[in-house]
Amino acid sequence: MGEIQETLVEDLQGNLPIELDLKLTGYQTATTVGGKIYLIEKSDDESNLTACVKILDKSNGQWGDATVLGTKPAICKGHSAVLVNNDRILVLKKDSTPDDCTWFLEVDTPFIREQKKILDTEVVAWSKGVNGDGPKPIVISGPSGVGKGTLITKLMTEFPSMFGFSVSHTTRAPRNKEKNGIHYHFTERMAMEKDIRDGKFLESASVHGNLYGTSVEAVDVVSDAGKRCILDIDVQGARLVRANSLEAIFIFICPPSFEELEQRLRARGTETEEQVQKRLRNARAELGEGKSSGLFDHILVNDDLEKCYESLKELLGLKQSTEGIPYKPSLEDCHLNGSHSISKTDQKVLIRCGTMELGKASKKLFMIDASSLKGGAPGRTRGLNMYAIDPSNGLNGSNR
Ligand SMILES: Nc1ncnc2c1ncn2[C@@H]1O[C@H](COP(=O)(O)OP(=O)(O)OP(=O)(O)O)[C@@H](O)[C@H]1O
Ligand SMILES: Nc1nc2c(ncn2[C@@H]2O[C@H](COP(=O)(O)O)[C@@H](O)[C@H]2O)c(=O)[nH]1
Repeated sequence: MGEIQETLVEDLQGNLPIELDLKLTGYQTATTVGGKIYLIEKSDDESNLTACVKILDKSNGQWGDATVLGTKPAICKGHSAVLVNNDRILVLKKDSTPDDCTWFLEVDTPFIREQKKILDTEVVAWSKGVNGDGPKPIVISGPSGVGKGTLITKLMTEFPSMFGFSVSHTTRAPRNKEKNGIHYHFTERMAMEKDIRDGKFLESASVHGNLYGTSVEAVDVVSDAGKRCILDIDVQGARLVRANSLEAIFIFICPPSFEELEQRLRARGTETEEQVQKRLRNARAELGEGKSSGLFDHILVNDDLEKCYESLKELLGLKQSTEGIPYKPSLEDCHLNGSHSISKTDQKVLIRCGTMELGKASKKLFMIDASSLKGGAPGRTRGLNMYAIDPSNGLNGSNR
């Protein structure tokens, strides 16, 4: 396959200090990053078409084991690979649709360096590329009983096509009317702890004696539906989201008074007296941190429900005439049909795509600008600027 040879020439040229028997086939790419070569190929198991990663240490010629985090792309018809920003490999899938053509294998991003320290092993992570920035998720925090859920329900009822709820996992027991998969993914502690170790969670925390967490999948499901994601999480979770790569708007909801908070929590009638006491104790600490830590972009007091809801809509820019307009990701018509080849200049990747078959030769050119990537593993890589270019304009053909 032409595209793969081209990548190999670019990445392996003159870099091998020892004789290596890579035995590359048409479905493999090898990308050199520092002292290592990352081999990406279709899984050995024919029934499983996901990408498989092998890492070769050039100094000793040894294949190393790595923990592979994130959702792997399905690779069946081949791919190209090229290093971008010196910390991640851009993988372009052959014969793929615009929303599934660009993936990243992170090899030396801040997330990977952090995970290497935690897991004390070689780590790589997959992240799907998303064209454009997408709307920022909204993190809503505040003490138990303050009215977060009530406000979120109102927002989602009024703007059903605009917002989607990130369904958290929890080890707490379901309440009377709560449904698995809708209000929470109710789960066993051991299963959830394993998934956290496997990097499936954006954040997790022990809250009021139970484990709660936002899976990468919970947020991706909402963004993939073209909606803006709302996370209802505690202050510890908000701090963790702030610290990792998910760019979001952070809103803290306060009660008008501690007495009113206690009254709402009791009136809801969902907790035992012991649990109410625990939640109120935790509320004092959360209120202190929420108001003073600088963690939150906005603080709203939920005294009168309707007034607070109006303020929430205002800060989300929903008071204008945007009602009912769903968010549409700005995907260009970037179908990578047939074979393609790639080459790179600075942070721009040029993709030549199409067939040169006699009589029906056609070529399409696409450009990916990787200079302003945002986010990344354990979530999506956003800010990808992929666009079709007119060859007559040369490499600097303008975007839109
Ligand atoms: N502004 C308000 N005035 C009076 N009652 C309110 C107000 N907002 C919400 N409530 C009521 O307070 C109770 C707690 O609200 P809600 O369940 O939304 O809180 P929450 O912050 O989501 O709690 P948790 O963190 O425990 O999930 C509910 O019975 C709700 O109807
Ligand atoms: N850190 C996280 N906190 C979460 C998550 N989902 C919910 N929560 C918070 O837990 C408390 C209690 O919720 P309840 O449903 O048991 O009343 C509340 O403050 C939620 O905001 C999560 O995924 N991560």
